[in-house]
Amino acid sequence: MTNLIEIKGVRHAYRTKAGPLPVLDGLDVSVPEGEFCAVVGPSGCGKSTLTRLVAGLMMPDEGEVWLHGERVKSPRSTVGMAFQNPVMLEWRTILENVILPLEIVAPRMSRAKRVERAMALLELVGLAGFENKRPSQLSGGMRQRASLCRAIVHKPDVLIMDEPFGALDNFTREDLWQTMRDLRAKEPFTCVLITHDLRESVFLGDQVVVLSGRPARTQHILTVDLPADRTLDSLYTKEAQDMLHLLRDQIRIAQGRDGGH
Ligand SMILES: Nc1ncnc2c1ncn2[C@@H]1O[C@H](COP(=O)(O)OP(=O)(O)OP(=O)(O)O)[C@@H](O)[C@H]1O
Repeated sequence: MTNLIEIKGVRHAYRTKAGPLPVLDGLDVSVPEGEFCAVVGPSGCGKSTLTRLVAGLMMPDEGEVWLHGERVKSPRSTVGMAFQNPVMLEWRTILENVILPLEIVAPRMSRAKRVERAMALLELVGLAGFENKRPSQLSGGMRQRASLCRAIVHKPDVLIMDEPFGALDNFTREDLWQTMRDLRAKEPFTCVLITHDLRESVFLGDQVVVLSGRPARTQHILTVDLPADRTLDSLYTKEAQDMLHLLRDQIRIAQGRDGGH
């Protein structure tokens, strides 16, 4: 399998008034095409910085980022992004919000084709019938579903999600995990998910990358050996519980505490 994302030996420091702030210090991550990579690590270790590098929004001081066999040197329209607080345009309907990336990336696509594509996605995430509502008329979970559709409507090479479910209550969050699972089965995409939720990383990830404390390096990579059609119950199996324990220990180590319980 070819790697869609290849991050090799990346080092980066932000220039601040107080001097350089080293944030990444030897980051190596490979994500094969179609895989879901969850990234966890202590708060402030550099996870969002990693997403900016993959999206081409900034260049690392050292090392390389490759996307689809091309060195990333500028912002990419082939990257879809979803964040904790989806920014939806209130003066547009949900349908018009989802269509927006197509207007920018595929200006020659007909209006009918855009609507067809957006409606198919809205249906997949359970929002059929809400396409003519305004963002404020939807719940937080529904807005996040719409934001997911918007992030993949133009079939990006990679979907980057930075804490997309962080602001939702537990039940809504678990619903969204299942939506993501079903969406991936019908509409495969490569994904990098930044999360603080270890259960989320195991439910959704094919691999979980644990970053060390700042400056972050790749501390541990866990291959999630659970079936693709995993259910919430899968999280209560011994395999999943063992993985969660291992990740918990790795986070303790990353936080500078020992791995004991
Ligand atoms: N543009 C910037 N200039 C200077 N420092 C920055 C900049 N962006 C981020 N930082 C700092 O770099 C460090 C890493 O930030 P980043 O947002 O990548 O971490 P994170 O792991 O995503 O954090 P969190 O888990 O809290 O969301 C933090 O200390 C942050 O304050």
